[in-house]
Amino acid sequence: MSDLSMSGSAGEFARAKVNLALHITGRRDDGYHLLDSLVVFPAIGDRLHAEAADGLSLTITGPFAVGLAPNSDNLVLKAIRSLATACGQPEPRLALTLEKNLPVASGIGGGSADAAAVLRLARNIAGMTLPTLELERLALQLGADVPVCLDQCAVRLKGIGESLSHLPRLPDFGIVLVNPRVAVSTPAIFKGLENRNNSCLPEIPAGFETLTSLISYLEDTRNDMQATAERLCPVISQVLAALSAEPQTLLSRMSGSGATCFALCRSGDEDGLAARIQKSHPAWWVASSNSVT
Ligand SMILES: C[C@](O)(CO)[C@H](O)COP(=O)(O)OP(=O)(O)OC[C@H]1O[C@@H](n2ccc(N)nc2=O)[C@H](O)[C@@H]1O
Ligand SMILES: Nc1ncnc2c1ncn2[C@@H]1O[C@H](COP(=O)(O)OP(=O)(O)OP(=O)(O)O)[C@@H](O)[C@H]1O
Repeated sequence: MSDLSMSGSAGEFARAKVNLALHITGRRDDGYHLLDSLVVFPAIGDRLHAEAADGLSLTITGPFAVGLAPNSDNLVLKAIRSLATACGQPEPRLALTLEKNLPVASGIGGGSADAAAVLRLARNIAGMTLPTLELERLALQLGADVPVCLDQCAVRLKGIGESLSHLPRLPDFGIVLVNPRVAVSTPAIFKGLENRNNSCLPEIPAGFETLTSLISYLEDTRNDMQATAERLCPVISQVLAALSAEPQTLLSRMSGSGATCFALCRSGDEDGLAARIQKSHPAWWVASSNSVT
């Protein structure tokens, strides 16, 4: 079972997930936290490629391949194996290649994006499709961030990640992502939170007509994981200071559980802003995009 369309191969782009706002509004009995978050997907990400082969394999290339084993713990293999089991199919015979461009354990859901990418890619394999609700359930079992990565479009995310609702069309903007190359453990930040019962997001307007209206909305929101992450990983404060010092930055904040932070700017300003941050901090990972879904 490896009929990846007519050509026997297929590819998927696994975009980074950015939490523009992330409020922690409570905790379930099983310990998982309830979130209220605005999530977007810039055109910065990993690339997944699949070729028909004799068996299932995973090769990892790219700048962040080091330190990420291509073994059965990898979310790409976990996702394709869980899908095959759910579909009552044998393991698909695929040579998978993951070009790992996103830093690992960095608050932008790289592993979740990869898992979602392989689930999308499997649509090209006979017998490997599930009804949408079952696919979303399987995605959530792989990780709280996997369901939102399936469609890669701007949404409001609630619950632990299973409740997704579309946002009004967002205005054009540029985004710069900066990671100080320090891995941050998501469970450690959740565990270190001092307050788990914060307000939900302010009411979302019918439309964000201008970038100014989006920024002014976001200014009334927060990332409730940021203070804990800055305490446990102080370099995050340096990243935020560097981003907010740039005159073109309209808003800067941390994404997810960190350490990646972002700056929003006018579309067209993102490459210059990114270049200046990279020049002053050559050791940091910096990426920019003005195409955000
Ligand atoms: C913080 C976010 O990045 C915001 O988008 C996500 O909620 C994290 O999602 P994720 O990395 O896919 O998380 P998972 O791999 O499912 O969970 C890792 C660990 O984080 C904690 N966790 C995760 C999600 C959530 N809503 N509440 C939690 O408390 C749990 O201890 C869990 O064992
Ligand atoms: N394909 C993958 N890419 C990245 N990490 C993976 C992958 N497969 C498994 N992992 C493991 O998942 C853990 C979380 O990695 P990931 O890069 O998804 O974190 P993150 O960006 O902080 O995610 P989130 O924002 O959803 O919390 C890492 O410890 C890593 O070892």
